[in-house]
Amino acid sequence: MERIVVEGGVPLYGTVNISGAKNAVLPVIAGSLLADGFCQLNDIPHLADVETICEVLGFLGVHTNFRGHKLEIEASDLSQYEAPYECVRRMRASFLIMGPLLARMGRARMSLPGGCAIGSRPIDLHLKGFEALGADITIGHGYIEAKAKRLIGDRIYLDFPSVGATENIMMAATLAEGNTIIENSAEEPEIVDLANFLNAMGARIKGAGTKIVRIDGVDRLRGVQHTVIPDRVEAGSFMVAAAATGGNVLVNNVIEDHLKSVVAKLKEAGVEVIEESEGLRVIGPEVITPVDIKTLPYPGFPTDMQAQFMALMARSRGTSVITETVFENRFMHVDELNRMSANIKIEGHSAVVKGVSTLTGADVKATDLRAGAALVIAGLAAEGKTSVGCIHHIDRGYEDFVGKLQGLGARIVRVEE
Ligand SMILES: CC(=O)N[C@H]1[C@@H](OP(=O)(O)OP(=O)(O)OC[C@H]2O[C@@H](n3ccc(=O)[nH]c3=O)[C@H](O)[C@@H]2O)O[C@H](CO)[C@@H](O)[C@@H]1O
Ligand SMILES: C=C(OP(=O)(O)O)C(=O)O
Repeated sequence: MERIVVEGGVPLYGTVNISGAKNAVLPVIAGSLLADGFCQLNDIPHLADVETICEVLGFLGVHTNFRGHKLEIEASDLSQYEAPYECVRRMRASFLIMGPLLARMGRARMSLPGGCAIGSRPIDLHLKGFEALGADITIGHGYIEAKAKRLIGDRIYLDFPSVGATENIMMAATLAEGNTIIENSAEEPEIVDLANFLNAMGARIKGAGTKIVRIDGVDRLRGVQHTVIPDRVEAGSFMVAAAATGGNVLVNNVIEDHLKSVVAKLKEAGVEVIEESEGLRVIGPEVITPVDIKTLPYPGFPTDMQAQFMALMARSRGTSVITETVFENRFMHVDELNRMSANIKIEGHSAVVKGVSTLTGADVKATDLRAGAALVIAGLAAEGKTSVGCIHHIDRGYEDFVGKLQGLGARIVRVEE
């Protein structure tokens, strides 16, 4: 087991390159199962989650070849329709293969994903969509099985704009007979990226990135090349790290439009964010102004940036209120930040953060992916040494996090426990 050890108090300086987006890559890899042919995906980050989904593809008889940042997938030989518990337990996004399998094989059997550290995370909306498309769903012994000779397009209203449900239903509907309309769909940029990939394969999807997505079913999809979008959460995490340490960092390879809410909140906190030709330059202030934050579906402030912002607010001059509306239990990092002398109290769905002048290094534990990033950021800004455990969570979603921070001058290493 490894830990990340940070010696705090060094402002970050330099340039960091942002990798392809985890949350775009995973659905795109799932979507490649729809192709009766070979796909080449570019800018694929080396993440534990990418390895996991490639393993899942292996179980299905699909051949993958990951070299450099290129991933080749040959799904012509797709032969299995079942994903075992072991895969889905390790990564919820494995469930995204359900729609493609159902559409292509007429059958899919998956383990129920269960809860995780950030909440119960049901999949009822995915299933509601598959049922509307004519799938026969049975649940038992911890597994869900869906069957349909051929899916038939329908109108589906999502009670909440779920990212995963929008993606799963959109993928299933590409090969359905007739038209599907998803109402109240999620508008995240990763959904647009997935739709662009599927449309290049021959799908007919309109409206991705808006509240209504329309899909005209086609008979088959072909393999294509696709380059995934940059990771807006990784970019946001480095921006917050630069701000928290009072540094000056150019964050390269970003789509500024995807970062509007994060940039707006950084500016409110007194952080300078300057658009440059290669990316966004972030200059941390001497004094961090407290700002209130409420997480919302895109284009609102992302829940995946909530923990990192809390680490920034922990040292602000005043009190900020951070409200989590997307996940029911995404405050596991609060106790860990308090171990570093932060002063944060949870009141219902909000965390009241009273800024302190100094955070102090401590032994802490990453409880989930973004909690882990937040603790590293707090460690970078703290006095003394912070040692972060359970860093397998961080490896799920940040490519070479430690190496990139070292490149910005941070005193940070991975060590064996
Ligand atoms: C791999 C990936 O892209 N993960 C992202 C995706 O997760 P994911 O796709 O799981 O997130 P959703 O948008 O589906 O979940 C949002 C909310 O909807 C609820 N819900 C969801 C589905 C459902 O069938 N029923 C239901 O009630 C969830 O419990 C949660 O409270 O979007 C989240 C919200 O932006 C991000 O935090 C994750 O990083
Ligand atoms: C919650 C996240 O991811 P996942 O949906 O893969 O758990 C995340 O990226 O912060």
